[in-house]
Amino acid sequence: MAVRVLVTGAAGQIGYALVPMIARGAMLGPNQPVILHMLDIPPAAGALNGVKMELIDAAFPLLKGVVATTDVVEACSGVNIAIMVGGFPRKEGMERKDVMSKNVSIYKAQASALEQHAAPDCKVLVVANPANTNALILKEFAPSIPAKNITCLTRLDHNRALGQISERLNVQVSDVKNVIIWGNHSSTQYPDVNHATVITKDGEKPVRELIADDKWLNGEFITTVQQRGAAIIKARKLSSALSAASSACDHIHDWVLGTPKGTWVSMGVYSDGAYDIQPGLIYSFPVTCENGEWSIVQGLKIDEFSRGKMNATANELAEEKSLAYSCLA
Ligand SMILES: NC(=O)c1ccc[n+]([C@@H]2O[C@H](COP(=O)([O-])OP(=O)(O)OC[C@H]3O[C@@H](n4cnc5c(N)ncnc54)[C@H](O)[C@@H]3O)[C@@H](O)[C@H]2O)c1
Ligand SMILES: O=C(O)C[C@H](O)C(=O)O
Repeated sequence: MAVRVLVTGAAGQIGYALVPMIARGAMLGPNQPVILHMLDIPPAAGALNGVKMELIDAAFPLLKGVVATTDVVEACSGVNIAIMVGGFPRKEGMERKDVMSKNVSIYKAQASALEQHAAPDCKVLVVANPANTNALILKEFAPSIPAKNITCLTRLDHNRALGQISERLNVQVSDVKNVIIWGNHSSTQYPDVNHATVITKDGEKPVRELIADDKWLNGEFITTVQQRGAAIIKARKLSSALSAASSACDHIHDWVLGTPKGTWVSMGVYSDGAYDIQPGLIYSFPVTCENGEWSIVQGLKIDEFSRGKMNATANELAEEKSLAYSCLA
């Protein structure tokens, strides 16, 4: 049976990169038919229809239908997966929370449409910034959607961290695993390599041992990953799109189909107090996925340096939460 996948903001630049990936099977596998639901706002209706025309023209064998609409109820009806990209991107010189007032109100409004019209077990991924706080607002205004079904994208940061390690060691990115992004999809996020390894011909080796440069790992590596979104905006004059779309596919792919044995990924999920992170935030944790459910990797040793950084990004999320509520008041 076809899976119905909603992409909001589908006429935008991430949407344009993402919908063909979904239609080709990159998200749900090469044997899973899909029906795409694409939502955008009325001024973008013409462009949205153009994306629909291109999807038809591409003759994707897995694509069993396309709904292109500016009606949020029609867009949300019966969807099994919702990828929430709709909103405004930041421009050069802005922090992601600077788009807060414009974007959180969208998430409050769309929460009830999802709650009332999506399939009851719908899995939600929020991409639009500030991603963690938009996801939290969506969760709070859709109380009947189980909290475990609402997540935000930090897989892009996770993949960026893998990419930086692979470049530095000159190894295949697919041989690097188990980095962690803790916290907010913002410049306070903490990319942690303390448990990361590389598969070598002599077995799995710790990244710290192979790189043997703690100054780089505790300094430039962290700031490069934290600032990568800003670096892309500076270079492209537009925010990341192909890497964001590809990482969104990775996020849903692994959530639905599972993570490989011995490997974890980073997802922004509702905190249950794990690692002493206050409940009530959408915070990025290391997770494994099985049978369509994620679970936080437990019991990792946290040193003092990591603790400070994990708390700092949690504090920023708590501040964003109050700011979001003041924007909605
Ligand atoms: N979490 C991440 O890793 C990550 C990565 C890249 C970008 N982003 C964020 O994703 C969002 C989209 O980025 P983009 O580059 O595609 O932006 P874009 O401006 O190209 O596209 C956004 C689309 O959303 C639409 N939109 C606006 N309000 C809407 C609403 N109420 N309902 C439905 N659609 C609506 C716009 O018309 C536009 O077509 C931004 O907030 C950006 O900052 C997040
Ligand atoms: O940085 C941005 O504003 C876009 C996105 O969140 C990114 O990380 O590339």
